Amino acid sequence: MSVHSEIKKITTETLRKMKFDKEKITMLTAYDFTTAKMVDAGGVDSILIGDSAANVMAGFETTLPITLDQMIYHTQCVVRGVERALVVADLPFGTYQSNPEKALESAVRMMKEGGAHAIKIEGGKEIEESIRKIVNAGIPVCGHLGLTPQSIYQFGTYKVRAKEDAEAEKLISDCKLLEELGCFAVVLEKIPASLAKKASESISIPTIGIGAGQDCDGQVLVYHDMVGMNQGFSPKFLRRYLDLYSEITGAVSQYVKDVKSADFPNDKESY
Ligand SMILES: Nc1nc(=O)c2c([nH]1)NC[C@@H]1CN(c3ccc(C(=O)N[C@@H](CCC(=O)O)C(=O)O)cc3)CN21
Ligand SMILES: CC(C)C(=O)C(=O)O
Ligand SMILES: [Mg+2]
Repeated sequence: MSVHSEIKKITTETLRKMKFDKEKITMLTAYDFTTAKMVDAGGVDSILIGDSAANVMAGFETTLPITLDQMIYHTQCVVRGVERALVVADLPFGTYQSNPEKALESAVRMMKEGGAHAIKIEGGKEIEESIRKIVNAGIPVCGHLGLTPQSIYQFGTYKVRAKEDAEAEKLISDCKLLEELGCFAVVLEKIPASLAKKASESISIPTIGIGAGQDCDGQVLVYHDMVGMNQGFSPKFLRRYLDLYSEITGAVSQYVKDVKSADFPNDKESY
């Protein structure tokens, strides 16, 4: 990329300024080169290589099985397709919890081998030392609070989190802690809109919501969900912008018909 490039790249500072200027931040996931190119061309501010790749790429029930090597591979593919957006990669389950040295090692691998611009990890107080170590190494960290899917076996359900006072208070204090630790943003997943509003007003780093109402500083969705490729998944927070499942299965069945009937290829499509 030349220094004279026309494209203005988004940085963590850009996101901070957007919150200050009350300009909403947009984030979508991508896991591959071709999708990342389209999502970047569509103008999102940030692209997340989510560990939701475990679900939508690999077909697992939860995000737990995906490995750091697999997340690094997805990140490498995405980075090659992105010119403008800030590229954030999830550290997967088991690569940062409990051991700050291991957390730093995982984050360094994601930056160095994956080519991410920043990493995201789930949790607050419990992973304080891991966050401190990663931030101190010069790596931008995005927090993730509320419904943290890597803890699904502790939660037992994907229902809204922090409806009760104790969990709501912990979420606000975790938000403040993440800001103090130097995180550049925090994802808030499936919590009451009123709590997300309070959290967003309590900190100066941007909040990026999914199922957390309109008062977050930004929004994130899983690409496959918002383009309607993930047919069975219809949580209340999801808005579908396309029905690609029908479009693609329709195109495939038309192709099957055309080949079976010897309509494809025709003379113009032959040499
Ligand atoms: N494709 C996909 N989209 C996502 O948004 C996503 C992932 N995968 N994987 C990681 C996490 C998990 N998330 C989830 C997972 C399940 C629900 C869900 O099923 N919610 C339902 C029912 C919850 C219940 O009552 O048990 C809902 O109606 O909101 C929501 C978010 C968000 N993330
Ligand atoms: C849903 C978003 C925030 C995420 O963490 C993921 O896609 O893995
Ligand atoms: Mg994730």
